[in-house]
Amino acid sequence: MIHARDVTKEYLDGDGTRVRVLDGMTLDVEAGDFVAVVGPSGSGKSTLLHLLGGLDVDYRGEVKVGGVTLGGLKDKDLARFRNTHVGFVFQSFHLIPNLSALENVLLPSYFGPRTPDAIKRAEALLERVGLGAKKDRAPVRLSGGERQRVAIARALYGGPRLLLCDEPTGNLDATTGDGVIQLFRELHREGLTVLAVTHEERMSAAARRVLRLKEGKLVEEPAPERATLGGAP
Ligand SMILES: Nc1ncnc2c1ncn2[C@@H]1O[C@H](COP(=O)(O)OP(=O)(O)OP(=O)(O)O)[C@@H](O)[C@H]1O
Repeated sequence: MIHARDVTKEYLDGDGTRVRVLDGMTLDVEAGDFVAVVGPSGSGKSTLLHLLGGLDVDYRGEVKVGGVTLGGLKDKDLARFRNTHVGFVFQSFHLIPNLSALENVLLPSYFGPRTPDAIKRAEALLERVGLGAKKDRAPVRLSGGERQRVAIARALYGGPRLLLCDEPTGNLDATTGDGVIQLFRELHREGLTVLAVTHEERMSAAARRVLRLKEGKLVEEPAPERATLGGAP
């Protein structure tokens, strides 16, 4: 599903110095896997997600996601890739406040082909995440966990096989966060590939693999240590 080879990403900081965030990084993720990426603040986790999601193609090396090589794609092709191959889930949900849950899930249809059964599809996704009865509510009338479920339903709208998540439980209390983690586990069991950047041990304990971003490279965390956290399926 994901094959990244020898990826190097640098930013220019304010005084024109190059800061290398990813340094010859390699990553292979099988289709249907559930992977957590951990690492201290500033280690490059969001940068990595942007590269994998085709939001940033300014790097050296090769990134291939779902069979698509992202480097060198034109903006239009990158947009098509994002609409069809990946769903994004963010810490702060990124819902539009004055739209209902249903309208938020339907948002991607405004940027792509809108099929006649778009509403039915959005309703089914809201049912899937346990919010069928609350589809007409505005985000302000939903709890944090419910907002994140709406965001997950929206991320699934285009039928992606890969979910890229940036601290998806970072704004949720432990109980609500556990419910969202459970939803990710179910989606993974249903065949979706999930890659989540996280600071939360509960989230990484739920993943099948944990990779640590260290000095610009990804290092596999040994499984036995994680087994003691009690979660990996
Ligand atoms: N657009 C940019 N221009 C310059 N430097 C940047 C830019 N974006 C990120 N950086 C720098 O790159 C490094 C990695 O940032 P990134 O956001 O990927 O880290 P992170 O691991 O996701 O951090 P956090 O856990 O705090 O979200 C940081 O030092 C950051 O300051």
